[in-house]
Amino acid sequence: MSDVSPPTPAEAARTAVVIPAAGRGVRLGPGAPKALRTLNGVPMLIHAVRAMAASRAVGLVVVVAPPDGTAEVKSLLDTHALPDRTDFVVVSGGETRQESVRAGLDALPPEYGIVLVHDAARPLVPVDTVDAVIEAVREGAVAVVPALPLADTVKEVEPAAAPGDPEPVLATPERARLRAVQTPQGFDRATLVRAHETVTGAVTDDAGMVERLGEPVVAVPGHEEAFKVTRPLDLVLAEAVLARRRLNDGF
Ligand SMILES: Nc1ccn([C@@H]2O[C@H](COP(=O)(O)OP(=O)(O)OP(=O)(O)O)[C@@H](O)[C@H]2O)c(=O)n1
Ligand SMILES: C[C@](O)(CO)[C@H](O)COP(=O)(O)O
Repeated sequence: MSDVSPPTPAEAARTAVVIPAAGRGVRLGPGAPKALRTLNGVPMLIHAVRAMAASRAVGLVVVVAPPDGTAEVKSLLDTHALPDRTDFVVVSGGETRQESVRAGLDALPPEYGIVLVHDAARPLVPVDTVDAVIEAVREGAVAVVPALPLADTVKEVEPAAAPGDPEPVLATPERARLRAVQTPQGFDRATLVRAHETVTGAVTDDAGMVERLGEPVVAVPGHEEAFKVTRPLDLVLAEAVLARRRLNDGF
């Protein structure tokens, strides 16, 4: 993974996307792996792949599949309509999101200087958000996150020893300075690879790993429809968003 030579200027502007899709979706409840569950009859992963391939800047999408699901994912990509200009690769994922992203990075050919990492679990992100992240990296940022202000007040607590026990509140961070961070997160490829090679311990997003290197991360406006399908109610919201899009598109 460390054998990435400096990109030419043309390569530096080429964009690949890694889509970690190897999670089980435990919080969603029993069923198929989350990325393979359907929204409006189409697997969540295909929605996510289409959302990324909708950007004309994206030349390659690397899908990181559940280890027991790579054949199924390849067949899904073969049987659903996707843009011709984009190449697709499927690799097998790991135990954690970090391991899965790393597997995706390992599969990238050398000619891509910009890498996005996008959760399969965020199937409805609009292309304008994808393009805004790519544009910010093209303009020189080493790491970019789409982010939204919070609607709720956030408390820092002492986590309960047993579920349901009261949790002492330790602090109330100033809400105006907080953001909920989404994907796709965009990176200078060499910086993201270095982060994945050197940062140890659990970090919940890729930009957090780049922060640990001491490199700057910037936030651009995210989008409400880029929400993460995590719990059953999120499926209801996702179906409603798709129904509204169908209505707006007139079919
Ligand atoms: N070992 C893992 C774990 C997660 N992911 C991916 O990382 C994204 C964000 O993870 P999350 O929403 O937490 O998905 P799950 O891990 O599937 O959810 P849960 O924690 O409820 O099991 C998802 O697209 C998921 O498929 C992955 O590729 N490999
Ligand atoms: C990467 C992420 O989607 C940014 O909000 C989030 O951190 C993933 O968290 P998860 O617990 O793995 O779903």
